[in-house]
Amino acid sequence: MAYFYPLPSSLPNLRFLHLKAMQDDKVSKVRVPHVLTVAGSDSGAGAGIQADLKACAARGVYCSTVITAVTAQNTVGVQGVNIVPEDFVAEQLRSILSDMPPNVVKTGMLPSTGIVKTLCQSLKEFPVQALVVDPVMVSTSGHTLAGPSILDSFREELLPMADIVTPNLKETSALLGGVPLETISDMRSAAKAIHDIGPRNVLVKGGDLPASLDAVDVFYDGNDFYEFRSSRIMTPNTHGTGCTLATTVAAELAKGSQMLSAVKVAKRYVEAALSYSKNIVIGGGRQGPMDHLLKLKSNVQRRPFDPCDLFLYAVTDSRMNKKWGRSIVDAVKAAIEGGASTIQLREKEVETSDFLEAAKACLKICRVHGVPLLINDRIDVALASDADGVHIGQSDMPAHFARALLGPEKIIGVSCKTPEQAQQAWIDGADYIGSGGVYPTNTKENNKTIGLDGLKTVCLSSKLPVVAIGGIGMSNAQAVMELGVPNLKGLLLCLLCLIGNVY
Ligand SMILES: Cc1ncc(COP(=O)(O)OP(=O)(O)O)c(N)n1
Ligand SMILES: Cc1nc(C(=O)O)sc1CCOP(=O)(O)O
Ligand SMILES: [Mg+2]
Repeated sequence: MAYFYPLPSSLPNLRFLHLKAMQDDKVSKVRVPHVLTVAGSDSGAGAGIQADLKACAARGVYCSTVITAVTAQNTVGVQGVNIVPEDFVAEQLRSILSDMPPNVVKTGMLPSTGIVKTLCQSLKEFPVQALVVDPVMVSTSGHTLAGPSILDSFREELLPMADIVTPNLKETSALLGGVPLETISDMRSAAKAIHDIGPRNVLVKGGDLPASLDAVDVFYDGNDFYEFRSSRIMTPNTHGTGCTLATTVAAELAKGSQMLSAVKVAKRYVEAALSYSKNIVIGGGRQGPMDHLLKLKSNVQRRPFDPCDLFLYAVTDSRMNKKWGRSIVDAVKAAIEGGASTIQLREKEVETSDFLEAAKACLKICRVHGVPLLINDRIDVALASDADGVHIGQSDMPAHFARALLGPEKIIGVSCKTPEQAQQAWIDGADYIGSGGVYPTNTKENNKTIGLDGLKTVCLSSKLPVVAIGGIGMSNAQAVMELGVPNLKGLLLCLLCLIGNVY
């Protein structure tokens, strides 16, 4: 069984590196990522300005608002729309843009051509880092929120300024003069045609695609297409998903993410919120709102995946557990005392029922200390124990199936030795990569050593955070961290093996 030395004595270099990284990060003022939403108010608070405020709050981003219309609506539908006069929209824009410049502007309901023109004028005067356009036209209950007269100003003025536009199928069809959209291939052609109008990126949302079982969105960046698939969550509480998706993309961009990762994170957040709110009951109508602030619920105890958790990643080892006569639980306690920031249970030889019991016991300890607990290989054990996620290799279950089974909130790590594997891990919805063996190891048979060069190549080929693995100990930890690639976030230590092999 695994035995972990407390870190201060056994791994002083790692402590030093950690402290140094914290000092380097020290800043005297905190920059607050800020999204300005230019949209309509929804009295039912499922969509519009109210959804945008909640989505930004949930994502940790400041949100200011310019209100373009006040709607009377609820879970039954839209009872009335009152458009804010164009010059007062201009005044709200000036108030915000001149004094508290946002990183990103996101647009929702823009109910008149005059308002679209006013907005474009303001953005020329006060440029922002990114513009996210959700071309809202019709409410899900079928009420027109911006009529066809708006289309020319969208095409001629707003879309050419946009960094991303996120139409649903009806909006996509309207923007392209009524083309029918029935297949994913139609969505790809439409994304390309909208891209030709001028926005840098297009996300065509396929939630309404009739024949498909999964929800598929098509993303096009002018060069490549990406398909985002998610299983359909059966719930009437879908009001506001479009606003929330676009606002979350804006929030992630405001935090500094690249466009593709922002879209990916936004999709996962909406999926998680939908899944948490599938059974809530608000109102008597057909379509209820979703619960954006799911993270505040008491039953959601795990904090979201933070790449910094990879810093000191400790793995248990079943052979060593046997040799040292200590339980997995004791090993995990010692690892946490020693400073481990993630624990992986890698128990290749225990019975399933023993593995599950150990996972449940370790999870209690990990939760108390706020340390994520991951299960190696065994998605069944991760699900049954409600662990925080899994680590899977190239010969384990493919990561996209693991994601489908575990849902959007769990952590998934994938072992990658090549840029191609790293690319696939990203597409499949992984949260991090384990890359190695950096050095030769005795812990895994027939394992190819990729060296520091191989590790660097994998890191540079991916947007995902990476933890280095394989033969890492006191003597070489510093050399690995000094590779100097920003997404190399930590080291994996199989400490007992090091005791046997190195110390
Ligand atoms: C963080 C991390 N990286 C890589 C591995 C190895 O996983 P895999 O390739 O599936 O090999 P096994 O560990 O299952 O033998 C890992 N466990 N953790
Ligand atoms: C489990 C495992 N996977 C590897 C990979 O290269 O994917 S290396 C490895 C062994 C890690 O243990 P140690 O730190 O004792 O070498
Ligand atoms: Mg495995």
